[in-house]
Amino acid sequence: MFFSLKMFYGYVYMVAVADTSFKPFFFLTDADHQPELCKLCPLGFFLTSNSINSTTIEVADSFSISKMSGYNRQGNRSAPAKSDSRIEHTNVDSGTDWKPKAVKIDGSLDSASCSQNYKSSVTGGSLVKNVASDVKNYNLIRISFDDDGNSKKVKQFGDKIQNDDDDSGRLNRPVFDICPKRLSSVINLKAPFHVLNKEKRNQSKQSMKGQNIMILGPGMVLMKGYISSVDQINIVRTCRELGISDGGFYQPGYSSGRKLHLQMMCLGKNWDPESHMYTELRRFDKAKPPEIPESFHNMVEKAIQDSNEFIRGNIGSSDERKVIPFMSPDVCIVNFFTKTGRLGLHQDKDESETSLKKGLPVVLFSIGDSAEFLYGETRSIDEVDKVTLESGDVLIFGGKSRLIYHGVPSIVPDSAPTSLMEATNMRAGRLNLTFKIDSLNNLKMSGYSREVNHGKSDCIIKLTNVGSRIKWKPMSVKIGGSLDSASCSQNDKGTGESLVKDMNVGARINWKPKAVKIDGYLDSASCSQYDKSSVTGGSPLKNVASDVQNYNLIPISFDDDGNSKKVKQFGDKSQNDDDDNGRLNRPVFDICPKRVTSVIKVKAPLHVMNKEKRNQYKQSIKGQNIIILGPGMVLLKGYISSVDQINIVRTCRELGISDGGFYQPGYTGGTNLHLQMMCLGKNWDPESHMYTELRPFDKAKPPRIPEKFHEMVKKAIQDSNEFTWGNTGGLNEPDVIPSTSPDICIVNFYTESGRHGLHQNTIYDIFYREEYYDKKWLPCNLQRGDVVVICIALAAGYVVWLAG
Ligand SMILES: O=C(O)CCC(=O)C(=O)O
Ligand SMILES: [Fe+2]
Repeated sequence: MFFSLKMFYGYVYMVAVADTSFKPFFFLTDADHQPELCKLCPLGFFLTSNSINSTTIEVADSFSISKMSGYNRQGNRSAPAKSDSRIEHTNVDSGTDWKPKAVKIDGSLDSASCSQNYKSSVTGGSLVKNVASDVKNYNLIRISFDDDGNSKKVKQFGDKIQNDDDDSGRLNRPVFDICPKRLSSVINLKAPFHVLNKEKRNQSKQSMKGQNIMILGPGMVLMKGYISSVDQINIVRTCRELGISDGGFYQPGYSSGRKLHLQMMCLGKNWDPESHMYTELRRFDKAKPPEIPESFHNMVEKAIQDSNEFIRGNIGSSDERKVIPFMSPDVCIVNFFTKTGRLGLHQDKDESETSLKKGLPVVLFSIGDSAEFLYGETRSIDEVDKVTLESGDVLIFGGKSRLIYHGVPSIVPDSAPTSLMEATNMRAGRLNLTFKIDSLNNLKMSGYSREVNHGKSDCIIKLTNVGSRIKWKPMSVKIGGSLDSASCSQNDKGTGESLVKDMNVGARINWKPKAVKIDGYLDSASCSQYDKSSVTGGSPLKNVASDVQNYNLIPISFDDDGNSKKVKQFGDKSQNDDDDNGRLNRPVFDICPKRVTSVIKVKAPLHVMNKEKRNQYKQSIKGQNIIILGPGMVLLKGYISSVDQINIVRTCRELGISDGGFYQPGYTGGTNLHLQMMCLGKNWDPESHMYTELRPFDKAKPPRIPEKFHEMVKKAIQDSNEFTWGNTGGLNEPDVIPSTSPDICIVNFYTESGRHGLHQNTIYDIFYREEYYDKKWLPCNLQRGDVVVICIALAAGYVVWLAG
């Protein structure tokens, strides 16, 4: 079942998913993609199939009757905010949770804006600096590889490492060059429009790098688009040079003789897939694995820190077990997957017992083509979750998730960023770097000194590793223009335990320094307080439905599409043939029907319960996952708390069985929508594509939008904007979503076979942002508790398709 709630206002349209046991897809495209269909139905949406039953929804109607009181906001595009006045702009009403402009310090206080979130704090600078550029240009020989990257064992001459008798007695290894020289006769065709558009959108996501951090489980974090384009290019170049040198890429096999469907090389230490052991030299050619480049070390350490900052920000610092232990890798396994590459479900458990026991994390860098990545608590394919790893993503699993099963069942062909492929000439496929630590005895402990801008515009904390990688200590904290040394934290990195203690480390905008001592040295000043309520809100919905009278329900059957079987009903007020308002009959659609007591509830199997547990965990870190899908389009993952979801369902159920409640709408011509619908605030009529006060077919007046819904919507728009601002540093004001108060809420109920055709919300004078269009569908799972905020002015050119 899938249940969605759509609210429309001036420019904003929101979808909240309150309950689902399937994952519908959400796609974007532009109107041109379906010109025929759009012509048929220019103002509303259309159906993609000849369904018997269907539904519809649409757009905000009138500003004049918008509920503006208590909201007191400006949603006016004509008055775009300046980046430095953004707080005033959106936050004109008092109920907002934008962070304070003024921060009181040491009792006496000043205006210090601590809310600027510099991207560099999340992403770091470009750590890899053309490391490969001065590596000698190898005298490459042509060698062919099949789809799995297997060399065709062409005999090679003229290359040192290809000689039969190289002076170290090493065996031949066919060179696998991930960036082979292109034949000059190959004409590079310009990528088609839709590819370029997609690329543009990806770049826009990339430019907000570090924005998308998802907690996938305890100790498991996915940082979307974390590695900058420049760093990706440099990583590819470095790996290419290392890969064609001694100790470089080869196609490994197991003791059974079975070959892996990838090319591999190890850095730091050699991992031998046959013996499952770490060794200093590679068994088959005695090559010594190259060192892990320093720039890789830096990136891995930064990634672990950033993920912890995020975790702490979202769960508070109370639960240390949820934090990922720090490590500095001594092993990096570099895999190259061609488009047919894959890697079976496995655990990474060949590292030392101490490393495993401490849950020291595995850090994966994905570059090039996307990969489907499976992970789960057992090897059973039914029990795994799936996530797509795209170019620039960093996945970390440590702590309680250190021993998860994981694997790569497939590569998404041609999904790599064109710019990356053009800059590096990388062959089609995916580069994956797996960092981990085997032995804790030989850590590189010296020579590090770093500066990390933890990113508040006026609260820049420089961290210096005092030589040993053990003690991190902020050297200076700049506040409101004046600056001093203030020590805010100490990290015992060496223990592999808690790292970032009480630092102002937030990747997100809502971090605010609780107290920062400025004069002189200072200890224990917590800069890390996170006002979670500003992101997540409390639970605004307080049993709104509890005092709604208990309706006297009558049983009525519905088929899979939620079509009532038109059973004649008696005994219910709104079911009478002649109700005193002359309304037509409407079969009651109860989204929470009474269970038949004879049905025995079978306990869910373990893997289902495990999955549920994991979902609950994600849910408990509500508000954690905010994803910018495009300009003016934001997805807040798991935003609605479980309690609120329950209350939304209860409220909608009560409203749905009352006057003006659920019915199965249809278009002129007799097609019905594949869902049950009711309108709150105003009625939207799918036949005329008009908003009306009364519902034409039964003259019912739509119920009011509950005040709690208004509150939640308002909060969701604010939170999405805070996030957008935090990630763009206020630079992309046009992409911020104007806030308005909805006058329409369309509530849809989808059964398992429910679906919703392609449509646009175009009643307004929407101006299209051609530059953002993309003719390619982008899948996006909506899960329970998710909220999508779409700014119609910016993103309504997209056709939105919810299907399931
Ligand atoms: O390529 C990946 O994403 C996973 C690699 C992996 O699991 C490994 O190297 O052990
Ligand atoms: Fe692995």
